[in-house]
Amino acid sequence: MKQFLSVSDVPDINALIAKAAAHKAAPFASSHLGQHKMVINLFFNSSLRTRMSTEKAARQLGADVITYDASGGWGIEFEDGTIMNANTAEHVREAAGVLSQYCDVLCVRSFPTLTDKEADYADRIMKAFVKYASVPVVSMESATRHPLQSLTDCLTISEHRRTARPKVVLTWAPHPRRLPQCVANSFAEWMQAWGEVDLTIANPEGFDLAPAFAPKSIVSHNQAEAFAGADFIYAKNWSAYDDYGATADLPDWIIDEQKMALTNDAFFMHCLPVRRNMVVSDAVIDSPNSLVLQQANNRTWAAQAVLGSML
Ligand SMILES: NCCC[C@H](NC(=O)CCC(=O)O)C(=O)O
Ligand SMILES: NC(=O)OP(=O)(O)O
Repeated sequence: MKQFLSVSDVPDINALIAKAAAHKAAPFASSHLGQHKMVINLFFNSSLRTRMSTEKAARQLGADVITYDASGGWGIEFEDGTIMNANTAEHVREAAGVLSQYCDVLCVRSFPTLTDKEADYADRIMKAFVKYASVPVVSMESATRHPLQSLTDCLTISEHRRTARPKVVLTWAPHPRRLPQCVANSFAEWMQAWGEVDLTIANPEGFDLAPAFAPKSIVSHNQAEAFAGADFIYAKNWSAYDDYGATADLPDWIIDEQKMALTNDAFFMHCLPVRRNMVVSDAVIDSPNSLVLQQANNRTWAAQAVLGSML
């Protein structure tokens, strides 16, 4: 793989899931792949899991790793032809070119603005790094997608499914802040491309994801109806795509025991971080059916599969 920005960069999803599972079974078996290689992780936004699991993955492959908090560094300019007389000190052409001198794989996290829909959905920042870097680029969550999380979620579902083709429900949940659509977009995109689950997306009116990620045929505006018979409940808040970045105060969309009782004894999933008793009740996230820590664990093996394919 030359880049890992979306599911379309993956030639064979099951082969990549199998690779992640193999790293999980034998974490150090591929420690030759990264020998004398450098991975740089560039963060424009906060992270706990992505930062730790990607560093751990690089080290277990035998690579060295530098993590850079770009929010505290020189302001980077992404516009071409602009007179740089304001707050940005260097252009992405130089920044990406320079970082490529120091590493063999460049991993980047850059969240959306949630105000400029066109720029966000063009994935301008991630695409600029791909364009101007001379090494492979891995998305650690861009303005539109979070593919390392989705690969992790495929692995986690494949480990826990009780039927060959489980019913998976991606459900919108309440949140006090407006959040990116990335995790939901990516999850929807991977589940459909994987083709091994029946996906339903439950969200309030006005919160449909972009049509490219969520065809109307799989979207329900009735959460209770969607939960019936579900094997996996994947909760996430996202702000609106249509009225771009809008939020809604809908506490009734919380995932609680009453709603989980409508399912087929479903597993509960969330990428974390999660707001307890806002998105999900304590009883559900603390129940034996909660997979949130297994998901966090699987982030390492997913990252190892992706980095290992590039080193
Ligand atoms: N990396 C996984 C989720 C990251 C981000 N969540 C957040 O920003 C939550 C922050 C908060 O709860 O305040 C998102 O939704 O895309
Ligand atoms: N799930 C996830 O990406 O977590 P972080 O934002 O903490 O990296």
